[in-house]
Amino acid sequence: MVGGVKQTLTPKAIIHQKFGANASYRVEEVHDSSQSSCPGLAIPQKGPCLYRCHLQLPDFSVVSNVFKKKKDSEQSAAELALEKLGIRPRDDNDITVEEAWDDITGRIKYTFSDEFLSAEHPLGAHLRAALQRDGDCCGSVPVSVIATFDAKILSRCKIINPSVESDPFLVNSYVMKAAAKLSDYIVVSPHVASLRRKNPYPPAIIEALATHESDSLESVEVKAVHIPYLGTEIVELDALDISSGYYLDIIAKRFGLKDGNQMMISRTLGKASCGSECRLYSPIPKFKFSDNSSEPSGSSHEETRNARASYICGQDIHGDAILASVGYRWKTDNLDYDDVTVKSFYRICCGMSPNGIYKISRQALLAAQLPSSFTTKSNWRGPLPREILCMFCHQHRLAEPVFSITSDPVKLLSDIFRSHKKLKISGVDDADNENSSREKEDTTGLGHGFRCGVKVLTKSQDLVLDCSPRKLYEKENDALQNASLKALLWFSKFFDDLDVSGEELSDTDDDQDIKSPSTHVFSAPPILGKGDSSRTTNMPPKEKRVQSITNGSVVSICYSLSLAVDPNYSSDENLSDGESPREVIESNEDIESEYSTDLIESNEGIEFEVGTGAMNTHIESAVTQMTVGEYASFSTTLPTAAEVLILASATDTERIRWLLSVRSHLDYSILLLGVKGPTEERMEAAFFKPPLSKQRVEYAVKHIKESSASTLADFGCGSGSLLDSLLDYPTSLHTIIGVDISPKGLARAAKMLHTKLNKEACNVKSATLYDGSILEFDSRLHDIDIGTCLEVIEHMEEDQACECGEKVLSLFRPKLLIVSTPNYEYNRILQQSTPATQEENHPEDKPESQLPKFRNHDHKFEWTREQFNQWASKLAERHNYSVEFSGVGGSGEVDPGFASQIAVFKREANVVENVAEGSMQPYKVIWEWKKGNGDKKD
Ligand SMILES: C[S@@+](CC[C@H](N)C(=O)[O-])C[C@H]1O[C@@H](n2cnc3c(N)ncnc32)[C@H](O)[C@@H]1O
Ligand SMILES: [Mg+2]
Repeated sequence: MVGGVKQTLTPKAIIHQKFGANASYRVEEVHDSSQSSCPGLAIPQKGPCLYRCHLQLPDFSVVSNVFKKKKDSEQSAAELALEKLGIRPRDDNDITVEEAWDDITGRIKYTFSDEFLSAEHPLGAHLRAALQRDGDCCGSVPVSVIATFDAKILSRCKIINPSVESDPFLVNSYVMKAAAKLSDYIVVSPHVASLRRKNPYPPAIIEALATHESDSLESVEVKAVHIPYLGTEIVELDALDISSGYYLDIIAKRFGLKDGNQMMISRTLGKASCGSECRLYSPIPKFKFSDNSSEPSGSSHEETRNARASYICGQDIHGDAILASVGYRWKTDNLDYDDVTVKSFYRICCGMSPNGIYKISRQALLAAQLPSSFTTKSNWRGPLPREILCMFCHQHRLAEPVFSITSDPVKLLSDIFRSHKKLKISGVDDADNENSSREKEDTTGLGHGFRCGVKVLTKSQDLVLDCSPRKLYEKENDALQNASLKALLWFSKFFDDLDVSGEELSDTDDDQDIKSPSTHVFSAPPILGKGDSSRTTNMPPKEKRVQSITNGSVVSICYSLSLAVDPNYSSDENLSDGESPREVIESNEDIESEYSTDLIESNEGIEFEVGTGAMNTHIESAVTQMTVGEYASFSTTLPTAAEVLILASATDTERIRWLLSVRSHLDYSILLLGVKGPTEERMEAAFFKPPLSKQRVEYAVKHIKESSASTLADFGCGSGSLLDSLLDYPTSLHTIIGVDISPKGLARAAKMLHTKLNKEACNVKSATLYDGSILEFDSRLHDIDIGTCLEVIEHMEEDQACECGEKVLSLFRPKLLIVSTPNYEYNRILQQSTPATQEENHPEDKPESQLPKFRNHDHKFEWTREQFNQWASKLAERHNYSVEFSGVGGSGEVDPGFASQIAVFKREANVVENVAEGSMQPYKVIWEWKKGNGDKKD
């Protein structure tokens, strides 16, 4: 299980509190050879790295166990140290309500102590500033300051009542209530919401402070943003002169209030663009003084609620609000401040939605969007879904998502199936495939893989969402990321975003996968833009061409988006009732002469995967029709949601608002820089069930089973997928050999064989893996019964492939040789975006020049049926073999034939000349196994 509910200090944090820099951690890497390698393997192996942590404290040291993650080893060491010290980490949840009240009272008392007045804590700076306040206010500290800046008080209030999370007034009222118990010491002014020390500070302390005093500020103007509570009024830029007194008093004056005691301060809203803390300031609503204010604010004051401000901070805010970045930091009395602009406000708004969290990180606000599917880790750009979901929950004050991963029961056969698949995916042939996030097809009924569910709960443990996709994934991480993405897509529908079109969400699959209580704990955010719903999205005004770039390809583009006013924007459909086209034309002409287009967003190179919805639909559909190097431009009208995004990306808010008001449109310019085709393995898996790779292996296995062969050599065995499958069936084979030039592939093959041969009873008496090229002859492989060479020749240069054929048939002279290679003619089917049957396919629709040439970037050539037949027939003839043609994937009867073409060569002569034993042995034994002896080489 990942994620948790309890908010506690970690062991490391406690150690830090106690020892600070006197605790030193040293993490060492531990290589666990027993776990990783395979005995006898002659290739140096790097096993999974584990970590052990040494923690040195002033009086003793501890050493942790080994862990997969560094940080786990550190936490474990800290935990051991705490145990030694006899400290049990105190859990906030262990504290009783009564203790919480006592803590609050104690802390308030301490805050007003002589000692604290010189504290380096930001609250200390407030206390000192309060002593400089004018008149009545001198020495009084606004309650909200204590409620906001003493994090411990806030955490204690949460114990008393968890709803303080969303209701900051409640914290204020608790602080006042606790302070009221200190009547000998503190004066509580309930109607002005401030606290003050009853007895003045000793003069000596005040004098000492003089040296502490802040530098006097010259007039300092800070930009802030005014957010009216009335949704009809726009969010505007404001300015604060923070040089003339206590900053809360200054902000209060913007609201026409007497002083800062009547101000509320929100939690921090991230660090905007400026780096310092950004918060919302708003007046304490009048009703809070008249209410019995220990009750949470109810719905009775809905009319004064500031929906936009409440939305971005997740707390109830009433009346107008100011978003500003002003405050004290540790160790200084100087104010820390930064400008906050309207753009910052919209950026914060954007960052509230799953789509926004994703986009913000990409700086591609309008162009990129949260993809609607997670295919492979290597194709995914930006933070991974799980990360985004955690950020989203944090943003919305929800508990950390709780993941539960189950792996389906391991049956023998499914185990085999899985190990086979795993090897295939990570085949040396294409390293990219390691991250393939293919769903596990369950057609075999074997049902093995990982399933992940995720629950999102509120901090008070109410269920918001229970998402438990039924799909199985081969990898745990894929299951996790897919579940996270599904949850994010569900949340997305609450946001007026450009992302996720409705279709994906109404998918019946998802309906069954996702449960959410009917009384939604999660509701739609307020309308942030103007909300003119008559603006709809138009398709790029271009004739529709056929998609030439396949789903799964990763394209890289350079683009720019501009806001422009179209002088011909008078087509009647775009006019609302009562407006005359003429007026519009006139006003547009005006604009034309004065203004050019405004660049909103541009990117010199951005990559995305086609078919996952990672880019806004206009860009994606245009790009998939382009060829590399081609430039395209088109315009679209503005979807409503785009307004917020545009305001979040453009600096000149006023001008942008004006442009938006005069029916502007978006101009897109796109240059297609490059395309990387989807990987062969993914393509094959998408089109064929079982995947083509599995069909090839099955084809060979069938032939081998039917023969009465006792020796087999797999030329170019890679990770050993064929040898692996062979061991699942009883065969007459007693000697199996694998040859390859890739150490990575051979090492994988060795591990697989090691596990399998030592586990299962089979006829095999000896297994050997050689590091060697099949372009070289090794006499130990002479006159074997069967040779296989699956998907190997196309990885050599064409002339080498011919040479290889000659070598194998003339020197190795197997009785039977099975060779498979891609059928080039079939590529146009594979390269379509969606699988189709051969009959339905109309490849002539496509400009062939735009298709990736081969199925895999490592292929040096791919042959048509004709080329393959020629090569194989001539070869067979020269060496006295017969040859038959076949294939897998699709049909041999219909054009363009099988997806993978196969030639089966049979040696005509029964007896072959002997090659002197030991005469030519260039191959290096990498790993060897003999029945009874186990793995021999060491
Ligand atoms: C696409 S993989 C096929 C692996 C395996 N036959 C299968 O079907 O899963 C191609 C393999 O051929 C190997 N190969 C390429 N040239 C070779 C050569 N000259 N001698 C031996 N192996 C070679 C590569 O290292 C790689 O493992
Ligand atoms: Mg290949």
